[in-house]
Amino acid sequence: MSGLTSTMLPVATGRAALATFWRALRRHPMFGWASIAASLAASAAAVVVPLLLGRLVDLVVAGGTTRSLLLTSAWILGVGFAGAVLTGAARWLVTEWGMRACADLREEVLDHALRMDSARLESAGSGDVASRVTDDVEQVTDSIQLAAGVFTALVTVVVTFVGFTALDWRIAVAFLVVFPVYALSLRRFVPAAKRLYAAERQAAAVRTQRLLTTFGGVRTVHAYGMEQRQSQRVEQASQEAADARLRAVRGFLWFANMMNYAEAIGLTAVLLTGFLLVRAGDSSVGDVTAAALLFHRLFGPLGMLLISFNDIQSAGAALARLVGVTEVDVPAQRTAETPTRGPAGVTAKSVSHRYAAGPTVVHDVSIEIADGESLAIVGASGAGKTTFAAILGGVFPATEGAVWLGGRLIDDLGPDELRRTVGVVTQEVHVFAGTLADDLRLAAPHATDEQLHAALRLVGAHGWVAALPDGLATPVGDGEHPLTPGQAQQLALARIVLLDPPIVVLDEASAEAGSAGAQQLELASQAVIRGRTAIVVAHRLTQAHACDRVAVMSGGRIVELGRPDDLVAAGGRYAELWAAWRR
Ligand SMILES: Nc1ncnc2c1ncn2[C@@H]1O[C@H](COP(=O)(O)OP(=O)(O)OP(=O)(O)O)[C@@H](O)[C@H]1O
Repeated sequence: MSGLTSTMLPVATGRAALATFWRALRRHPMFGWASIAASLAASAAAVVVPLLLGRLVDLVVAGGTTRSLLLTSAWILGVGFAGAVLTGAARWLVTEWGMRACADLREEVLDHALRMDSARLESAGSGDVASRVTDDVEQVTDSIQLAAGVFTALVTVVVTFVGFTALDWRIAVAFLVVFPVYALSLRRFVPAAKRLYAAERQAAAVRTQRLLTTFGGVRTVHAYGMEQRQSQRVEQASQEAADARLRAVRGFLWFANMMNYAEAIGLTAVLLTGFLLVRAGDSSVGDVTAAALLFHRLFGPLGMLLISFNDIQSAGAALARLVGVTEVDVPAQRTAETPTRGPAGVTAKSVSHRYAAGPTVVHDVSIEIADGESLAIVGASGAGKTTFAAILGGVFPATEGAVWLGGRLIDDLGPDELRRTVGVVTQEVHVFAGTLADDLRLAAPHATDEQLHAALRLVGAHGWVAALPDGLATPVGDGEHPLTPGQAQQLALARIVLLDPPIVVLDEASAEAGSAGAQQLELASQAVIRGRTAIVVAHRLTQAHACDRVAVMSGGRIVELGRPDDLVAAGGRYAELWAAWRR
């Protein structure tokens, strides 16, 4: 577990998490003020009803007139009804207030996660990120209803205490005996609960992480017969998550028990004091009845406040994990529009790369690719082609060296500008859930259907798209109309056409399909490359041969570089590959 947690995303401190949530709440001041006003009015009504009931008791004891009894009863009914309506309104307003703040926070976190450096995301593990933007968001959102209850309960407790004091300060003092019991229980419970809930959420995140890595790598798991080992690992993580949950539940049950003791002690103290006051003639039976009813009324909100500590702690842990995502540095969002076209050469100087603590896989590579030139990268598996191409495409930064795109240092380009400057098709193309048109419009949200058709035509996909049941409106992605890997590649290429960047990096865009499909894809990539600066990781040498220059990589270095025909004539490594290919 320690190995997994060491690279996980940060978790915000309680203070930072609260400050962030408070900022989100303050963005909705109207809801804030309306919530406070409605809660105050509802709590006042809740206090007035027991006071009126006490008055009714005194009237009965004193043998009041029928008219006065009926009038008081009517007041009780009226205030009770108004209190119910106001309580409903207060709950609704506070929930709405919290939900809006929560939605803002969720958007902020998602936006942050999406802008996060892909290397950072990768090292954190997709499970950690996924559990934060799903489980944790859900937990915080679910707790809003509860937090709304807590807020109204808090107001009720304060207003009721004022009512108590107005009734008889001696009964109010008697009521105070509950607080030492509450305080002692909370002092023991709060720090323990914080630890227990944080451990519970962490264990759940590790379990999600293990499940995701197992399913994500299911082919590898089958290939190496690792099913049993993986299932043991998942089982172990599940057991740890269940144990952590049980420890948290046990801690809570102890606390709930303490609350019951406090209630019993408090009610006994109020009734005993009331009895002594009535016997001494210092108070009326009605006042003591009102005090006992108030106290009884108070138990609901007070118990809710204290018992909610349990869920609030748990939601607090989730909130801290959410806010933690926003603490990771991400490139600032660029708003200024910058022209996409301009001189679009690519320069790499002394680029070296290693993954985490692994060996160096790209060694001190320098190259200049002219504006509009196409460069193919070829070489044996593991030579570093994908890594070098990804660095040129800005997918992740090199550990050493520098890359310029169109004369500008890649680190100086914001994410939007980077994506407008260079389009990358990696080996793992993804079909997003939605219609085919939605999938294409990810690259160009305002593209017309005609533009989408033109892009599909350019990459040779118009035929099969026209044959789909609903054409562009056909739902694709998980569980929808299935696409072959070759069709998914074509969609990725069409997205590049729509994005229309001056530089493209295509990593084995033609390697996914069978030979007829591969030829089709090769034509598609050639169409995409035309008129742009292109870096193509090519396994099919015909694709490499169609480029202006070829770089042969071996052991993380460029060992040959030149025009394809010149390299063939030189009789080196590329010539051997070319001869073998043509055989
Ligand atoms: N995410 C990663 N984490 C750790 N090591 C990696 C990662 N990706 C690649 N490597 C390693 O870096 C080296 C270069 O890999 P790379 O994929 O760049 O080579 P390649 O020439 O593109 O190979 P192929 O043609 O098989 O894709 C290999 O030893 C590979 O195992």
